[in-house]
This record gives sequence, C-alpha cells and structure tokens, in this order.
Amino acid sequence: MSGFSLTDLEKIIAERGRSGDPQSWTAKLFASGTDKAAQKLGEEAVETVIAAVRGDRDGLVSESADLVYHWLVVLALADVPVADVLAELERRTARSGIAEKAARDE
Ligand SMILES: N=c1c2ncn([C@@H]3O[C@H](COP(=O)(O)OP(=O)(O)OP(=O)(O)O)[C@@H](O)[C@H]3O)c2ncn1[C@@H]1O[C@H](COP(=O)(O)O)[C@@H](O)[C@H]1O
Repeated sequence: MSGFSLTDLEKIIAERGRSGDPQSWTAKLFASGTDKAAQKLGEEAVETVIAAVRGDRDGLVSESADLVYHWLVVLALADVPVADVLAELERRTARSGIAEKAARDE
C-alpha cells in the first residue's frame, strides 16, 4: 500500500495554490476564492453520493478522491490545517458516535 497521506496532498495543494501556474487547477481555485471552491466541493459530494447509490465502486473511488481534494482546498483557503480535523477525529475515538450525540442533545 502507498504511504501517500492527506498531509502529503495538503502540502501539494499549498504549493500549487500559490504557484500562479495557469495550468494548475489548484491555483485557479485559490484565485477564484472560497465560494467557488466550496461550490466544487458540494458538486463532488453529490457526485460521490450518486456513485454510492448506484453501487458504482470505481466511480465511488474516483469521486471520493475528487471530494477529498476539493475539501483540502477549502480547508487551505480557510487556513485550517488537516491536522486539526484529524485531531478532532482522534478526540472522538474516545466515545462511540451514538453516545457522543446523546451527550450533545442533553
Ligand atoms: N487531486 C487532484 C484533483 N482531483 C480533481 N482535480 C481537478 O478538479 C477539476 C474539477 O473536476 P471536475 O470533474 O468537476 O471537472 P470539470 O472540468 O469541472 O467538469 P464537469 O464536472 O463540469 O463536467 C478537474 O480539473 C480535475 O482535474 C484535481 N486537481 C489536482 N489534484 C491534485 O493536485 C495536484 C496539483 O494539481 P494542479 O494544481 O492542477 O497542478 C495534482 O498533482 C493532484 O495531486
């Protein structure tokens, strides 16, 4: 299995986003701003849902990759390190999801 991680892609996105390279989709998204990047994130989420509902396994892998890439772009534009999200996910491992929701609703 590849050792490629979300942090690796986060670094690529930070570099390409600032590159100003006209061939770079990331640079284009950075220049367009958060609204456009968030819109693309939403579109990729819908395409991921469609692949899942259709039982399209290859599509689900491909659309999930598009989704995660655009999610990382939106995080970068908001100056939120992916480590913050991973830390939040790690914090949640201390509790099951249903127990966590019940505590929130108390
Ligand atoms: N992982 C990705 C990645 N996933 C998706 N995309 C691009 O996201 C764009 C939008 O995807 P869509 O399928 O929505 O394409 P679209 O042109 O809007 O087409 P429609 O949906 O309108 O039909 C496409 O241009 C994809 O190539 C990505 N662009 C870049 N990366 C990563 O970022 C790196 C740097 O890329 P550049 O910034 O382009 O150099 C790459 O080496 C990759 O590691």
